[in-house]
Amino acid sequence: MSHSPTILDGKKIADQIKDEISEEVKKLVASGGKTPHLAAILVGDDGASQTYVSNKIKACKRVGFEYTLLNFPETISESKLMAEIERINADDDIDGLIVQLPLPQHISSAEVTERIRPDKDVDGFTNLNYGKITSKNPGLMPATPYGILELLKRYDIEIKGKHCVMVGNSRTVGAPMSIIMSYHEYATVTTCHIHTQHLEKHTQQADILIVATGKPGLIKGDMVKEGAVVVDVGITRIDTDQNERGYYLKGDVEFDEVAAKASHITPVPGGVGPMTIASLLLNTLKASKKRALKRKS
Ligand SMILES: Nc1nc(=O)c2c([nH]1)NC[C@@H]1CN(c3ccc(C(=O)N[C@@H](CCC(=O)O)C(=O)O)cc3)C=[N+]21
Ligand SMILES: [Mg+2]
Repeated sequence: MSHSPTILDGKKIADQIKDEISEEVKKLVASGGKTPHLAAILVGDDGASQTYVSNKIKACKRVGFEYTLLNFPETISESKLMAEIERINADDDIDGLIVQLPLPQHISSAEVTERIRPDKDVDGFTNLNYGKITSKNPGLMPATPYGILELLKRYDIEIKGKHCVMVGNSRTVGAPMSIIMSYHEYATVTTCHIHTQHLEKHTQQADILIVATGKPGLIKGDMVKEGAVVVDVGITRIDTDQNERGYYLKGDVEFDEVAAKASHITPVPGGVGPMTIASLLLNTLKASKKRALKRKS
């Protein structure tokens, strides 16, 4: 039986969060506080990465943050990039630093990420913040998982005791999301990945299905249980000559088929992407306030 699901409107919720942050920044600055300042490093000229970073910069403008965008050529050496990170680490005005991934082949993303000062690591990608996910006092939480959780919470979706199936096991999304859903939210979690056998047997059991594989259209209607909550993290550009841009965006979920069964579903675009950016802003605000307190003491 076909019905209309509730659309989990990430764009709308992210806009609400930005309004809240904007208010807080105004109060902060009015009371003599420091304006939060985010720095973003982009290496190369990949179109999708440029779009994501420019969306992050737009979001900073919208909430009244300061921002610094550093765009280096594809050919930058790892040591030069490391030196730039050290410089930003030491810059007392900058509260948050992100290095947009992926990086070119000749640069180690793991080592570059690890060079960021953990208290400025607003992506939550360093080993320290990653480890602190399972702490009573978490550090900066990874932006995409944190954004997904906030989206589910703002739609009052019950997580405790539910079966959450995570498809994807990346360091940036799938792995930390699985941990957060079990450790903090008390879901029963199954993590599926590239070596999982009979994927559909697992996805069909999900009360909450979160998909982050980068394989467009992987999840079909018959792989989803009636009434499931479906979160699509995938965002792939598919070439087309049907529009000006020359591409359209497709998620990891075959939207129409799955929407016919789901109780709630995120769209692509307008779902998880904007929530990732909202989380990045929340982390930057948190990092900024913490650094301000440290300066005083
Ligand atoms: N250090 C780092 N941190 C990240 O957070 C990070 C990263 N590297 N590398 C790539 C992924 C991907 N990501 C997105 C951010 C915004 C949108 C976004 O704004 N999406 C819009 C549409 C964008 C479009 O038009 O292409 C939407 O879904 O509505 C999408 C994806 C952040 N990531
Ligand atoms: Mg300043």
